[in-house]
Amino acid sequence: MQKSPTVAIIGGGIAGLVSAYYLAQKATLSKIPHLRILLLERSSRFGGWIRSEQLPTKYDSHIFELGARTLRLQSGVASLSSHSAINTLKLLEQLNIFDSQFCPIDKTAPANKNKLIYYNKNLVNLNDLSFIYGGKPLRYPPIVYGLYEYFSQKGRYAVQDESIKSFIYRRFGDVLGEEIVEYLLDPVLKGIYAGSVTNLSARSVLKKVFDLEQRHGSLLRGMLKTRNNKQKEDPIHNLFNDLNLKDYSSILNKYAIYYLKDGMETLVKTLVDHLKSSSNVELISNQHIQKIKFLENNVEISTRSNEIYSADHLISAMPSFELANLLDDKQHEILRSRLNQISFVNMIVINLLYLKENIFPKEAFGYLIPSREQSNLLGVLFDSCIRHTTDKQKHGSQLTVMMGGAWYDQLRLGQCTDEQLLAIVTKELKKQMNLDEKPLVYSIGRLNKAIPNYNVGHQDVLDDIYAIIRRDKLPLTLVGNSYRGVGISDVIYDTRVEMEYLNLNSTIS
Ligand SMILES: C=Cc1c2[nH]c(c1C)Cc1[nH]c(c(CCC(=O)O)c1C)Cc1[nH]c(c(C)c1CCC(=O)O)Cc1[nH]c(c(C)c1C=C)C2
Repeated sequence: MQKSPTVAIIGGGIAGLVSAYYLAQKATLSKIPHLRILLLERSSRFGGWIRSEQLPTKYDSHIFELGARTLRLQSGVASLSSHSAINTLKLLEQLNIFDSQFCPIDKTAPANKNKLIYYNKNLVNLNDLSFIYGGKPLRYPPIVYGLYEYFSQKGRYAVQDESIKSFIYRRFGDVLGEEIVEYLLDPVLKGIYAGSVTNLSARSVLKKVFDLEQRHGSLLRGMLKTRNNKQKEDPIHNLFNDLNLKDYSSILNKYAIYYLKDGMETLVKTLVDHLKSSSNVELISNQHIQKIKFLENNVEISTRSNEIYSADHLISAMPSFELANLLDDKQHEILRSRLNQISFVNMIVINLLYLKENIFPKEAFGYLIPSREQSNLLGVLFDSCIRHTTDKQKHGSQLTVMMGGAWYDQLRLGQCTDEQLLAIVTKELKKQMNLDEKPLVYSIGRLNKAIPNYNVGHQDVLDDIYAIIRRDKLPLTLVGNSYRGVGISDVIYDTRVEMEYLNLNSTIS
């Protein structure tokens, strides 16, 4: 009997699960129903950093999220394509959890409008840094920064890549640049990558903005010239017929972000249930992979428990550094070294529930702390405000403190005990929010190497990686947040694109 063609997916986080989902769909549509899809996960559970813990009823079943807690409906600084948001909505519909789980946040709600920064003992709205707060922390209205950038001839040259700090200083000069970096980009990039403006790449992180500036000599000029060109800016917008922005216009016009009623892990659990019922997908947990070998006609995956899986194609949905460790050091020396060049930061995520109601100085999404304020925290999320629709009936107030990121080692957070971390948090929350309460319950998550930082040269590293895969004809596809986007919807959409481009016929011939 002929062996079924097999695609192996390594890594059971969201990227691995949606790889299996889209691949199974594609196999059916491409009339390859006998395709075997094997998903191998190291631990006993699926979902990676997406993890939701529902507290007992005595704590009103509040939900603690370890990782992401909201999904965006609008494309933003960090997003890959405007279609990634509606692709996730479609997925929720296909999995039949849209009606029961989708909790949108109105564009006009405080949890969307009020993204704050901690500045000089105050919480200031990021949207009106130079207006409401008496001209501080930004000294001038936005038009001044815009006009300077538009007319400045200085720093108008081609750049392969540079740090975000250097990009802003080049375009806005040292004086205006310093303000924009310290009070806008430093905190905002903490709130996305937990990363530093001196390392993060302008080309990879501010992709659209950097491209516009390089093409038009000025970022504002580029924005004005292309403002009616939205669709042309998005080269892959037509790839999927089922993603029609018009179908979702009522949602997209009204809402900005959303959360899932029972937590983000609902998406993972529903995907797992769906995949378990698919005849051609096998989900195998507790498989600690030790080695990956690319042979002439197949890929061999061996595990610590001496199991050997053979596949025609491999999809790596693990972080880049983990994949690097599994490859043969002699045969794939350069590929390993490039994969290892993608850096990751450690995070500490502390969920806290307080007995007292309305502990927040202002209804908001939360606040970020510029490095200049010298805090041990990166930012604080106001979960009770974010989850207002469902949590308003619940007692108490809930927030999440984020620590670490690019500053994890410098602050020696790895050496702190839980008690020490809690003491730091209590002191900082007292200072920043005037919060003098002890939490009823808390949970401390230590997320090692959780968020990739696309540092200067990231695109060159990716180009090298893709070139090696092509040159050596490796049957390998890379998905996950290590490469092309860190948001959940971007990872899901990017994975769908990769599965669409995967040529199953050549893979299995
Ligand atoms: C303080 C640390 C962090 C906070 N959130 C994250 C970290 C590291 C993680 C994160 N936040 C965003 C993304 C992008 C993906 C996505 O939403 O799809 C990730 C991985 C989104 C985001 N959060 C904030 C901003 C300005 C953005 C970008 C939105 C856009 O692209 O339009 C603000 C923000 N993040 C945190 C806080 C406390 C905060 C604001 C006050 C926490």
